[in-house]
Amino acid sequence: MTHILVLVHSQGGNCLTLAEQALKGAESQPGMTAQLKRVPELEEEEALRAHPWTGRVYAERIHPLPVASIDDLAQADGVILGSGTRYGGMSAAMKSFLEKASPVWRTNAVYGRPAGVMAVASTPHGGVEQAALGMMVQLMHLGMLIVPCGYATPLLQRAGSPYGAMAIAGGAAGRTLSEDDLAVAHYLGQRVAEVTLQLGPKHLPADK
Ligand SMILES: Cc1cc2nc3c(=O)[nH]c(=O)nc-3n(C[C@H](O)[C@H](O)[C@H](O)COP(=O)(O)O)c2cc1C
Repeated sequence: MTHILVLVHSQGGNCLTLAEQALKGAESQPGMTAQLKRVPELEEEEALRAHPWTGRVYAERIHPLPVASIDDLAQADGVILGSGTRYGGMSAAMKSFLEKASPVWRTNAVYGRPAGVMAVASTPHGGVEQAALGMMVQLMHLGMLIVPCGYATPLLQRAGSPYGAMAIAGGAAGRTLSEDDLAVAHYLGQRVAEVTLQLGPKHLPADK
């Protein structure tokens, strides 16, 4: 079976909700398996659980997720990354995970494989695009082929972004994800799965 890794860093659950939809979208394609994992946390467990806004969500929904290893990334046929926006970029936890993936870079383990990105910010111009584009750049260093959302479906006129599944939610304003936001994430999962299946099994280039 072909396999997609949905890899998320979420503290308040918004990116996780998008990731759950992307997972369903990927799994909707016959012949595709998918798994949702979180990147290792950089913050202290105790501090994450004690956070006044996000502690409960972290304890109930995020901590129970399996933690991804670099090997999970190496073995994936396709990848979908999701991160909350932190000071106008992806989270340090996501970036740290990707930086530790140098064995994947060295061995070309995901070279030429499809990847999509998701990001959530709490404010409309707070850097959600930069978070998504930053993840894309790192994926390109691994040789991955970016699968964007584009505008092939009218859904993208109402939510998301041509770059990927992006949304505004959380933070002090307490915005929640819309049904359209969820549908875009589902669509992205489906698209990454379709392209991954079209490419067929992995074929690793012998040399970089
Ligand atoms: C340390 C930190 C930095 C943040 N920086 C930004 C930011 O630059 N722009 C923004 O719009 N939101 C920012 N946020 C808000 C989050 O992006 C927002 O709450 C989002 O919903 C987080 O996704 P999550 O619920 O999956 O963790 C920040 C949150 C934290 C904790």
